[in-house]
Amino acid sequence: MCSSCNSLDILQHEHIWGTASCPHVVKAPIVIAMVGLPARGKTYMSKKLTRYLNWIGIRTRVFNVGEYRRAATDKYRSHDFFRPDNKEALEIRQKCALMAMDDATKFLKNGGEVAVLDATNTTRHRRKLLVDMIHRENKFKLFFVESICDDPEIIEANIVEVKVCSPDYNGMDQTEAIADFLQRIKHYSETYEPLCHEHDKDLSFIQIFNQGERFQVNKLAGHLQSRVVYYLMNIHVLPRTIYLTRHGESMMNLSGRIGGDSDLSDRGDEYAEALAKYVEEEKIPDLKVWTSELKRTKQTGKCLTAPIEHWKALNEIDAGICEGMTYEEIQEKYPEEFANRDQDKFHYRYPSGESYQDLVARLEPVIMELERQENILVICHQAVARCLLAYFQDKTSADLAYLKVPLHTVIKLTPVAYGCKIEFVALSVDAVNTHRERPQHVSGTKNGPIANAMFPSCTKCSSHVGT
Ligand SMILES: O=P(O)(O)OC[C@H]1O[C@@](CO)(OP(=O)(O)O)[C@@H](O)[C@@H]1O
Repeated sequence: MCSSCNSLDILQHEHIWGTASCPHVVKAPIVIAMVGLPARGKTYMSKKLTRYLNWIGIRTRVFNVGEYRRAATDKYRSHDFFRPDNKEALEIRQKCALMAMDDATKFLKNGGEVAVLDATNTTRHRRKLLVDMIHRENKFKLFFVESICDDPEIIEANIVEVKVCSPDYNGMDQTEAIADFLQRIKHYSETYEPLCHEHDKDLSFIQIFNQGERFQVNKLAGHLQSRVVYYLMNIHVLPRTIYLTRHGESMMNLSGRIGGDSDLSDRGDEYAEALAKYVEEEKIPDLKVWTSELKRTKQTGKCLTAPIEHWKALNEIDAGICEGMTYEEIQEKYPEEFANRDQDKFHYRYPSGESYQDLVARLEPVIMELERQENILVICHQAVARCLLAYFQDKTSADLAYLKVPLHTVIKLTPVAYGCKIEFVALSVDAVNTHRERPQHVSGTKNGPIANAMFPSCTKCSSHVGT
């Protein structure tokens, strides 16, 4: 039954979690407006939240006012541009904020569901403009996310990590850039009016203190806002690594059969040993291991010494009536099903089984818990690993189902700046290739989240740059 509309024809539903794209729900697009002084992690949160919402199937896009400013003028290279008495600059900044709001509005009127306005929005005057334009004029819901941080170490780390490599300081000496940025923060502080109950009791907002030390939430309006709050309360910025691997080669992998619950092959056993050796060499502090409830992942973890938990949610995609068959047998016995899957692999649901879209919904609690964890090794399956990788790599739904996740390879994911560094470490144990290529006639980018094409990438970390 659909949790939003109680409809019984859940199989006809295109949505995940019965949220915004449920055909039985009146869509109320949302603008999430960031609030806070520079270097408080607003861009980090905007990007991460956007990646998460797109991954769960909600069309979300970031509108970064800093990008509009950079396109409008190059006078910002001195902190003087941000002085509260610089009238000319104030006008430019106001114009840029309006342009971003305007584009966000267009996006929401054209099928977008959530627009994230990544800007400082530090004055009541600016926030009133948002309320008038976004809420009163366009009837969109408005939710403020304020990041408040007074820990100088966190602020400095943020400046060094992301601000110095911002296009604002291209070619500038690092010490000079840091000094200028601190002055910029000072100018913003002079007029900063944090959200407060006295003035803002009618607004919906969350305030995040010192990167998650404490939270204050006001007037949550709706399911999506509570999911956003839940997500923001679960993420952390501590350094850590997520290790992702498929189980060792299984007997069914050897015979080209999908699904099932078979044992490892001899080479799969060898991989279990190689994996334990690799983990030992990595010397990972407080490592935890998660596997699925299927034999092949449990057997792959058998030589590890770290504590192991088994998650049913990590089990492989349920291939329904096709379980235990080879792709050739499926093509022969169910040619129409086979062709339908090739046509739209992400949405295709095996009769009596699951689709990749279902799998994303099943894995959502795993992602939430992964966000809470520190060093962790996840031993899972081809389809499951694709879904998890798509989350960390911000892949479209159409590309997700074709991501390459070879057997006997550890994928190392390390958060950097606004993104995630990814390394594929192939441990030298041979295995069959279980990857089926995307058919030539199917294109690769439909249906997925909308890329933030206007944001250039940082040359150091290949993530997008912020305000
Ligand atoms: O979605 P496709 O590309 O079929 O890949 C998923 C398939 O991968 C397999 C192997 O072919 O995973 P696994 O190795 O975990 O058993 C199948 O069980 C599963 O159905």
